[in-house]
Amino acid sequence: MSQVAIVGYGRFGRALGSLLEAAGIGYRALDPVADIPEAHRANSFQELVAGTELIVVAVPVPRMQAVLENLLPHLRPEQLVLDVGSVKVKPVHALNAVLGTRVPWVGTHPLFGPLSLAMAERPLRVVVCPNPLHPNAARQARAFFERLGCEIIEQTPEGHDRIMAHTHALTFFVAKGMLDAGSGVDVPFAPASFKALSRTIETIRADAGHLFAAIQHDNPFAAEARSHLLGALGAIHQELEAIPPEAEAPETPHLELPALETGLPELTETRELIDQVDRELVELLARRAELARRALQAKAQAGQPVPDPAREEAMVASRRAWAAERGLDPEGVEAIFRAVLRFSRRAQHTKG
Ligand SMILES: O=C(O)C(=O)C[C@]1(C(=O)O)C=C[C@@H](O)C=C1
Repeated sequence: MSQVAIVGYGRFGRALGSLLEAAGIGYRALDPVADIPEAHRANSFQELVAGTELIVVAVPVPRMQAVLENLLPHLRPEQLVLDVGSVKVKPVHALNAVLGTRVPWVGTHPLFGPLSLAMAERPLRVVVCPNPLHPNAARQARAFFERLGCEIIEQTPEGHDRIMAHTHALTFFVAKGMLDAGSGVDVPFAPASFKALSRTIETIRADAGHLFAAIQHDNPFAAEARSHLLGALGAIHQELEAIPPEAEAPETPHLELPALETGLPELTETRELIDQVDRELVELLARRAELARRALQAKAQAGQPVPDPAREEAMVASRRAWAAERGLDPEGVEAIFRAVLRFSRRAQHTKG
C-alpha cells in the first residue's frame, strides 16, 4: 500500500505512526504544533496527501469539521478519508457535511491508544461505521486495520456512541470523580479492584483534556448515562445509610449477595477463579511474546546477537528473588521462567 497520511500528530497520531512502522507501511504526518520526526514530516496539506490513498484524520473532535474543510481542496475522489475519534455521531456528521459524496470517507474508532500499545495488549479492536454513501470505504478501512493486526467490529455511529456512553464515558466519569475526591493512585497498597480502575485514573491525569471532553461532551448519549449512574449511586448510598449499625446482613434489593450453588460451592467457585487466573496467564504470555518480538527487532536493528544468555541468567536470578519475597519456591519459579524463555525464543521467530 502507498504511504498513509496522518492529519494530527498528537498521542493517537504518534501511536498510529508506530503501528504503521511495525507493519512496514510508510507514513507522513502534518501537525502545526507537534514535533514530527523529519523523515515523516509534511509541511502542507498538499505535500501530505500527494501520492497517498489513505488519509487518517486524528484531531480533537471539535476541530474535525474545520480541518476537513481545509483538507477538502487537496483531496481526490480516489482517496479515502477516515477519522479515528472516540465518539462517532459528531465526526460522521462532519465527514458527511464536508466531504459528502465528493470523496470517500468512513468513521472509525480504534479501541486502543498509546498506553495499550506500549503494553503490547491484544487483541487490538477497531469499530468501523459503514455508510451508504460509500459502501466500499468500510471494506477498505477493514483491510487497512487488518493489515495492522486489528480485529474489526461494525456498528452504526449511534450504536457506537450509545454503548460508549455506558462504558467508556461512565468509567472515565467515575475515575475522574474519584481523582477529584482524592483517591490518588500513589498509595502504599491497594486491592485488585482498585488497581483495575487506577489505570483509568492515570489516563485521566495524563490526558490533555481532549479525551475526557470528547467522550463526555461530544457523545450525545453520555449526559443521560451519567444521570442514570448518579441516580443509581444515590439510591445505593441511601440504602447503605438506612442500615442500622447493629444489623447483621443488609436486606436491600441493591445489596443482596447472589445465592450460593448446591454441591461443593467452594470448589466450584475456586475452580472458576483458577480458570480465570490461567486465562490471564495465557493473556500475559501473549503480551510477553509480543514484547520479546519487539526486543528482537530492536536487537536486529542494533546488530546485537539474538539469544542473550547473560540477560537470561540475570532474569532468572531476579525472578528467583521475587519468588522468595513472595514465599514461593525459587526452584519451581526458576523452572517456570526457563520454560517461558524457551517459549519466548521460539515466539520471537513466529508471527503473533
Ligand atoms: O531481552 C531480550 O534481549 C530479549 O530478546 C527478550 C528475551 C525474553 O524473552 O525476555 C528473549 C530472548 C533473550 O535470550 C533474552 C530475553
